[in-house]
Parts: sequence; structure tokens; C-alpha cells
Amino acid sequence: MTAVVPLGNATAPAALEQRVGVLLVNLGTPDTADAQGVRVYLKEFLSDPRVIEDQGLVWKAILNGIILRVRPARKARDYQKIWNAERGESPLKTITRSQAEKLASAIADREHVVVDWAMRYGNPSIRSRIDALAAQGCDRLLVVPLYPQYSAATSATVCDEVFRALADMRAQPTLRVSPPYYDNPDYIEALAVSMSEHLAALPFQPELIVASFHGMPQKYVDKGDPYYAQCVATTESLRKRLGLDASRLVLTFQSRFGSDEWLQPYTDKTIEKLAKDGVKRIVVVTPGFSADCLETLEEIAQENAEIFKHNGGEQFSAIPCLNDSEPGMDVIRQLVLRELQGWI
Ligand SMILES: C=CC1=C(C)c2cc3[nH]c(cc4nc(cc5[nH]c(cc1n2)c(C)c5CCC(=O)O)C(CCC(=O)O)=C4C)c(C)c3C=C
Ligand SMILES: [Fe+2]
Ligand SMILES: [Fe+2]
Repeated sequence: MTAVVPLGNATAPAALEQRVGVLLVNLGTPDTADAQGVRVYLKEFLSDPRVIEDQGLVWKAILNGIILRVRPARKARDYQKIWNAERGESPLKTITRSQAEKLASAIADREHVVVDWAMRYGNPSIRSRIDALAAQGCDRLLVVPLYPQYSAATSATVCDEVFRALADMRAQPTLRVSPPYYDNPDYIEALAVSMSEHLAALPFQPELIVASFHGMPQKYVDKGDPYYAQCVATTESLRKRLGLDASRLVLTFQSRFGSDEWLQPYTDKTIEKLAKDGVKRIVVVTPGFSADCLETLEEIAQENAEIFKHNGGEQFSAIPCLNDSEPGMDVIRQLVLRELQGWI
């Protein structure tokens, strides 16, 4: 994309207009909702030492010999239940693209800013979008990992991949990375507004609300990952803002994977116990996900709803993530404008 201008008898590349790139990044998702698509995605995901820290021979044998043979077909069926058939992609991709498009419109008055989006695993890859931004003249880059709470398994691995892409570039863009926003007042307010609106529109009032975050192995937190503390901080800010105590806004962790102990209390076990103890009406909110995905649309809204009702619960509702809603976009826009200070 380098423009060429005459220079005497010779030619030389013209300097491109200098731009600032903003790259929104979420976790990733399979390209297709079949076993092969899920296998490719899971292989890349579960081979990342930020996700499975012990990548030794035993893990490789389990991954290749069991997980990648058994899990893809089962997970493909789950993806099919939530797939965006119209666009032929997962909801996580549709929503992340829309967040990028809406952010671009919201900051269109800021000249020289180009907004793009990428997935840490799968497509569009971080490398391909950094190349595209550089080709458009972006010599400065703000990377925005779309995780309110930091963890090495999510935010840090985005940086690892960005650094790997930059390592292969001669003309590297100057880099900024946005910080986690777990206790940012705009984020807490957006969650509170979206929860209140959802509750007001329900035909029932819940006895309590479950705040379910994606889990991780307990040993990662023991080694110093701040994820758990940030999930607790978000939940405490929400309790304060909504006037709910710990028994009315209950913190849990979902998506256990493998045989290690994960962060507790587990969402599915908590929901089962609540139903068995006679609770009839609950609502679940998932503040750790900036976009609806398999974990919220299938695991919470379908699987956990089923667990609740199977054990005697009657009314269950899952609150959508902030997604590309107005309050959700306010959070992203304010985060981006704050981190672009001095650049635009
Ligand atoms: C929001 C934060 C997330 C953390 C922290 C996280 C840690 C983590 N995840 C796994 C294993 C899996 N996660 C899977 C899906 C998935 N995970 C997140 C987010 C976090 N993960 C999202 C948004 C999604 C959904 C992606 C989509 O396509 O919709 C999966 C794949 C599904 C499955 O096979 O169950 C796995 C596997 C580990 C091991 C981990 C902590 C180290
Ligand atoms: Fe995950
Ligand atoms: Fe899950």
C-alpha cells in the first residue's frame, strides 16, 4: 500500500499520513460450528502456555490423544445452538465486529484514528489486523483487550501475540495497551443500568442474583494472578451500587475444565444447591464477559437454566452482556478516549 512519488529521476516511498490504530481484541472462537472447526480452535487455544501453563508431554498426550478427539464434536453441537446462521459465525465475532464499527462511528470526529478488531485465537488474527493497520499508515497502536478483569490467560496472552507480531516488523508502531477496567465507575454504572432495566422488564422478581465469572485453576491465582481479586472487586462495587448484600448478589465461577481445582464457588453447583434449598426465582449476570458467547448463551442461559429447573427452580433469566448496547459502547468509548490522551 506504499504510495510512490517521483523524486528527481528516482522514485522513493512517500510518507503515509500518520494515523493511530485502535485494535479491539477478544478471546476467539471457531471459524465453523463443526468438529473440525472446533478442533482447530481448541488446539490453538489449549496449546497456549498462558492458558494451560504446564505444556509438558503428559498434557500434550492428553490434548492430542483425548481432548481433541472427544471434545470438538460435543462442543460443535453447543456452538450450533447459538451460531449466527445469517452471518455464518459465532456471536462473539458478530458482537466484537459491531463494537468496533460502533466505536469507529462514535469517535469519527477524531481525525486519523482507525478502529479494527481481532481474535486472540482463530480469525481475524491479531497479526493480520496489525499488518492491515500498519498498511493504512498507523504508526501508533492502542490494543484494547476486551476483558474487564485482567488475567494472564486472557489479557497477557493478547500482549504476547501483539509482541510476536511486532517482533517481525521493521517499522514497528509505538504501542499502548489499555488496562483492565474491573472497578471503573463507567463500567459498574453500565452493568447496574443494564441489570436494573432487565429486572424491570421481567415478569417475575428474583429472590437473588448470581454474578457468574469465567473460572480458572485456583493454582494460577495462588501463583499471583490478580483475576480473582478483580472479580471480587467488581462484585463488591456492584453490590454497593445496587444496595445488595452478598446473599442477594452471589459471586460464582463457571466453566470448570480439567481435573484441577478451579476458583470456587462453582456456578453450576451453586445453582443446583439454590434450587434444592427451595429458591424458585433467580437471575444470572455475567460481568466478566464484554460480549455474549458460548459461555453465556449456552452454558449459562441454557445449561444452568436447565440445572436450576431440573432441581426444583421455576423462573430463570440470564442478563445479556453489555455487548454493543449504548451503555456497553459508552464503557469502551470512554476507555479508548482515556487511553488515547496525548495521541489525538
Ligand atoms: C472472560 C475471561 C476468561 C477467562 C479468565 C478464561 C480462562 C480460561 N478458559 C479456559 C478454557 C476454555 N474457555 C473456553 C471458552 C471461552 N473462554 C472465554 C473467556 C475466558 N476464559 C470465552 C469468552 C470463551 C467463549 C468463546 C466462544 O467461542 O464463544 C473454552 C472453549 C469452549 C470449551 O471447549 O469449553 C475452553 C476450553 C481455561 C483453561 C482458562 C484458564 C486458564
Ligand atoms: Fe475460557
Ligand atoms: Fe464453558
